[in-house]
Amino acid sequence: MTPVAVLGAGAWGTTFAKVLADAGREVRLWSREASVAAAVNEQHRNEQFLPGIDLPAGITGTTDPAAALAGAGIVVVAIPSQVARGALAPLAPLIEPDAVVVSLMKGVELSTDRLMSEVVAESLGVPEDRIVVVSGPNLAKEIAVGQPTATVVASTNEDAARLVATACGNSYFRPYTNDDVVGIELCGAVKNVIALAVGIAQGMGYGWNTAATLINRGLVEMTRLGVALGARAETFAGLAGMGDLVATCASPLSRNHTVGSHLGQGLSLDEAIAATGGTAEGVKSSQSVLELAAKHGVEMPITAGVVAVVTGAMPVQDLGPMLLARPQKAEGV
Ligand SMILES: NC(=O)c1ccc[n+]([C@@H]2O[C@H](COP(=O)([O-])OP(=O)(O)OC[C@H]3O[C@@H](n4cnc5c(N)ncnc54)[C@H](O)[C@@H]3O)[C@@H](O)[C@H]2O)c1
Ligand SMILES: O=P(O)(O)OC[C@H](O)CO
Repeated sequence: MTPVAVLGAGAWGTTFAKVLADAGREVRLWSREASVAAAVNEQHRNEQFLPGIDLPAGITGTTDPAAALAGAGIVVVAIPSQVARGALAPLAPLIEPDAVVVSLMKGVELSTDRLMSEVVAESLGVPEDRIVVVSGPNLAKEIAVGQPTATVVASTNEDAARLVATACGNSYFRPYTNDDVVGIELCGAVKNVIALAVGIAQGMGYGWNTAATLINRGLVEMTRLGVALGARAETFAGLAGMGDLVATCASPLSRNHTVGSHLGQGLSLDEAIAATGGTAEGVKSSQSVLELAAKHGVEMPITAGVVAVVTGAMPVQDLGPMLLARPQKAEGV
């Protein structure tokens, strides 16, 4: 078995490295922070991004991308979506010619509206049939302590999806394969936007009826966008869609939910992001999701409301009244 390279040693990159190591793989974890790489090697810890977790000895930290990527048959990318293109492009010559590249990222690139599989393919020069995406109800802090969960491993190439599913499946992490890459990626990106909306509502003091309404109508709008982009409607009812909506919209561990909650309590966006820490992808991806929707003539009122709030175009108190003032209609996609 070849080693696996994980690019990005944040909360999820480090946790996924642990998942792979616990599945029996040798893992090289590339970090841009020398202190993180040293701590992984010397203390088997990453206190900066994943505090309190002991990492398996099978994970080696490095700041040298060539050392991470040499001989790696699987390359996993866990870098925030908006900086992924710039971070990956210089690494293109270092990727092994037959390596499968896995995106763990849940966002849509601003200004291009590209999905992360497209960003990875373009920046690394890797063809679509060697790209895999992983998305599901996967809160890093729960998985890092071995709590059971499932995920979806998606690729247009079934062999590539199986390769990655075999590499990461272990006693607490169960992968299901899928060939609907666009659908799985949209699930991951849009659920973060809906989690912001639910966080806002809960920060304002609203209860579970409001949350359930936003989660369900969020599912409707993410499905509507997905179908317009060629995804299958049933994908959105699966683990990466409904499953991850539940995890992200209900758990205080979600950074997107937490940022929303701070906004609902009256913090400014900068204050909310600073108080949360880590990467809340929905803040920026809400804008690219809305642009994608506009290009395809798809109505996404919750996303539009979140964009209005995070761009400062609408006070947070107006989000609920705006959504409820919309004309009545029949239920359905
Ligand atoms: N944390 C989770 O529970 C979780 C679960 C599933 C998916 N994701 C997704 O995984 C991705 C990464 O999230 P995370 O939780 O690991 O974020 P994080 O904020 O914990 O860590 C981000 C990592 O990216 C690195 N980074 C930032 N800018 C960089 C740059 N320009 N070049 C190279 N490296 C850079 C940081 O050093 C850090 O290692 C996001 O798209 C997120 O939506 C996160
Ligand atoms: O912390 P969040 O909001 O980025 O969510 C983490 C994962 O995506 C949940 O599946």
